[in-house]
Amino acid sequence: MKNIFSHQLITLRRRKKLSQNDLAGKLYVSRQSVSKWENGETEPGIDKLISLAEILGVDLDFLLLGKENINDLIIKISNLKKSFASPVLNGVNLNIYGKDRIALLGSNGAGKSTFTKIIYGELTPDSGSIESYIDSRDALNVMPQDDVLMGDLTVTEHIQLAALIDRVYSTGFIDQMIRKFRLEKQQGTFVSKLSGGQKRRLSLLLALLRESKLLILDEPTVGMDLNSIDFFWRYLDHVGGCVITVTHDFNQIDKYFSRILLLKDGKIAQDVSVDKIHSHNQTIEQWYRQHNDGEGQA
Ligand SMILES: Nc1ncnc2c1ncn2[C@@H]1O[C@H](COP(=O)(O)OP(=O)(O)OP(=O)(O)O)[C@@H](O)[C@H]1O
Repeated sequence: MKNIFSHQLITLRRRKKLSQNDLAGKLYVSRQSVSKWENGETEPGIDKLISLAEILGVDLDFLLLGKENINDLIIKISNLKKSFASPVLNGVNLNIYGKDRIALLGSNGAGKSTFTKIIYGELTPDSGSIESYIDSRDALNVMPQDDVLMGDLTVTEHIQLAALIDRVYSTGFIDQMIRKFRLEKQQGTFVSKLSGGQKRRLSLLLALLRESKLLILDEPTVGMDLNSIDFFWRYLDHVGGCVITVTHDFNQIDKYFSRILLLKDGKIAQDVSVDKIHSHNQTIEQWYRQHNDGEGQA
């Protein structure tokens, strides 16, 4: 157990961007204690292990053994097929776990949006199955590729309406979200008059009003300015549950994801942890170019 735990601790601490000192402070122990755990010299007691799992946002099994807890399986996808004029998905198999941070990559037209739309129920597959172990009505939040917004409401009215539907309405909370997403100046503006990037920020805000077990984001940063993109990825880091993001934003994905899926030729051609890519001294962009030789040809 010791080696796996030490490795997990170092990996998960770095992923959370915590120094040994930061972690020690949160656990009320000395930095030397954390260092000894990471060197495999000593092990924390059970109370500290439980706190560690909480701080690092993982199950105890995952912290100790490096394995996803099968009880944490939220979606099992088997042999999924979908064709339009020609086949798009041609037998996709995938297990999705509650703590996954997935970047779904692939060329234009590879079928990423089709795949996510099937997961959140906007499209039906031709064949195959999706077993969901979460109550998708309450546990699923989606930010689709195209903003689905009501142009004749003001920003505030839109957020109020969505908050009522999501049963999270409170004026304090709505004000706070408007501030966080830097839409104060646009509060009274009709949604149809917002810029593309402002619409994207509003869509993201709406997708994050309530907590979810699964958050699906389809090219969320397209059209955002650099400040908004930075804000977006930082915010995402604090969102709980599983996140699946379709993105081409290679500047950021090294930091925020744990698992990379490559959709190619209608299948999940690659399913690999970010740590594994980094352990080969590759960035995700380099890895992607190596494995997706059809990139740019679609
Ligand atoms: N409703 C539809 N009717 C017909 N064809 C469709 C439909 N939706 C998608 N397609 C086709 O399915 C293929 C996959 O499209 P999809 O949008 O899933 O790809 P994608 O990987 O998300 O692409 P991008 O990176 O460009 O957003 C494309 O060839 C597209 O034209």
